[in-house]
Amino acid sequence: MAGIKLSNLSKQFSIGAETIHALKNIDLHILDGSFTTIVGKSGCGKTTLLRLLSGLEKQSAGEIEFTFTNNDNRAEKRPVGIVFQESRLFPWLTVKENMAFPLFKLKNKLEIEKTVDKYLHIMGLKKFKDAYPSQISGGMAQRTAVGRTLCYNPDIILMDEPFAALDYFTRKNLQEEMVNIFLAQHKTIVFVTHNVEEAVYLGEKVIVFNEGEVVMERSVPLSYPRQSGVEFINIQEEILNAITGKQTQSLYTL
Ligand SMILES: Nc1ncnc2c1ncn2[C@@H]1O[C@H](COP(=O)(O)OP(=O)(O)OP(=O)(O)O)[C@@H](O)[C@H]1O
Repeated sequence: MAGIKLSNLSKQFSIGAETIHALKNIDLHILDGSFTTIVGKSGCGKTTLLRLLSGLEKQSAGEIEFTFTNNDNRAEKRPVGIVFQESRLFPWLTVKENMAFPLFKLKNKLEIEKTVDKYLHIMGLKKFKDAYPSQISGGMAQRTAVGRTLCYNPDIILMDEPFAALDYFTRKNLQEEMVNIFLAQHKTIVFVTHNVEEAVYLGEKVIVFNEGEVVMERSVPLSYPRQSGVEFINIQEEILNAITGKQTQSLYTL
């Protein structure tokens, strides 16, 4: 298990003579075993943050600290696993082989088989375990990608708009599955989305970014599984206002 502490984190990019301040002095504490969603307009720095957390990109300034809990006695630390918007499966491997891929270092074939079997079952993919990525739907491919990350068993799961390209029903279904996985395993999840409803449905805390800065940290004190009721809609509106910078009178007040 692990949490994340960000102190004064900044990232700049240069495009010609222009300097883009993608992230500006971010201070955040993502708690061990928490589900955090990050929302904001296009270009506000969400993906950049995940790329820094996953080590794909180096920060310009500031610190990223992974805080491992004391009772974590795993010999090998696996801080981060990431799921992207596209599934990024290997086309020459089957669903089952794609999911087993992160376990290639393990010697114990039975252990690999057991782990993959468990997540094939959880992700509803048993029937398609021998299919190749070209033979399955976008939703199934994304399930495989989530299953592959879970097989890897990282302390922290980063998800970059993983369901954005899926149809409404498949997205709803996978959102429910993420909640079930979170409730069963209590891994630290950081989930980036454009969709405010998705952010409120999933997150224990919603963090709103605007132009590279954190403009709101909103706890969602609703139990899972969440229904769209008055409080849900009020929180959604509050977040929408923080994103747009507008102050509108809520249609639904408690
Ligand atoms: N490799 C790069 N080189 C130059 N600029 C970059 C690079 N990556 C990101 N940026 C810039 O940093 C800013 C933040 O980009 P980022 O992709 O993090 O935004 P985002 O919130 O994830 O957007 P979206 O929701 O559209 O994916 C943008 O202005 C973008 O143009």
